Amino acid sequence: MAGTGKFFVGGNWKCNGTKDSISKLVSDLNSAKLEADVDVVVAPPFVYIDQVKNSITDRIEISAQNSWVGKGGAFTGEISVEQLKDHGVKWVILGHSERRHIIGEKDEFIGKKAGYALSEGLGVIACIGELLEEREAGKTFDVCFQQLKAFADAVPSWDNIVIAYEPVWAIGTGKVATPQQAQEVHVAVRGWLKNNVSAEVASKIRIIYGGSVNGGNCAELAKQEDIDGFLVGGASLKGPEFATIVNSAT
Ligand SMILES: O=C(COP(=O)(O)O)NO
Repeated sequence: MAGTGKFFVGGNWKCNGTKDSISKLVSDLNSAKLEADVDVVVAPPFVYIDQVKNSITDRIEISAQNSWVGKGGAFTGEISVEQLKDHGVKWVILGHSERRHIIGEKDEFIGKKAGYALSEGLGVIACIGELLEEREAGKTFDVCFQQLKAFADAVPSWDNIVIAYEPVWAIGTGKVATPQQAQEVHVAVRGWLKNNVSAEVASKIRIIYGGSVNGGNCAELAKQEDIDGFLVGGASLKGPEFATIVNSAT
């Protein structure tokens, strides 16, 4: 574990849940004992943010899974940063691979979204990661650095950013990166930040791993010097398992 800040674990609930299932999940999270030195956020679908915000322990902050690139207005279907803040949201996940490769969001657009969210006071969980074919072609670092640069070109500062390295081939597949694979990329990301932003940002920023993290593999990943936490998908829908993952990140 590097970085000088707290550790950080996010639960990305994606497009999952019902009022009843989320009520049970929140109840399980409220009764879980969570390590004090881990920042914990959960990212419900937009329509359940109020339900979660009004029922979850204040030990856990709320993240959105996306936000609009600027002020609200005639942008059908979008949710603005101002509206998220109005509902007590503190973080937003941006650049998730599902929005890059399913929705088609491009690096520059994602960077601008991050710049606007940060300028309006939200924290940003900035997602990067390569496709399997990019890894097999030896382009992992090139892809991640290109995605990092798009954030760097648009953000006002790095103070309220957590970087999530999520290899696309590990997301939702059960094929978790090995601790060595993840550590290698985290070191490269921290090195890129040192060379292109500052040594201070590189040492302080949390770089978290996502992609098939579960209660069985989190401990080995957490031992890696440059893995500062996790961004968890499927396993975050199970309260006790998510708590196990949170408590491994110390
Ligand atoms: O997309 C992910 C990871 O999902 P899984 O844990 O289900 O692989 N985090 O944002």
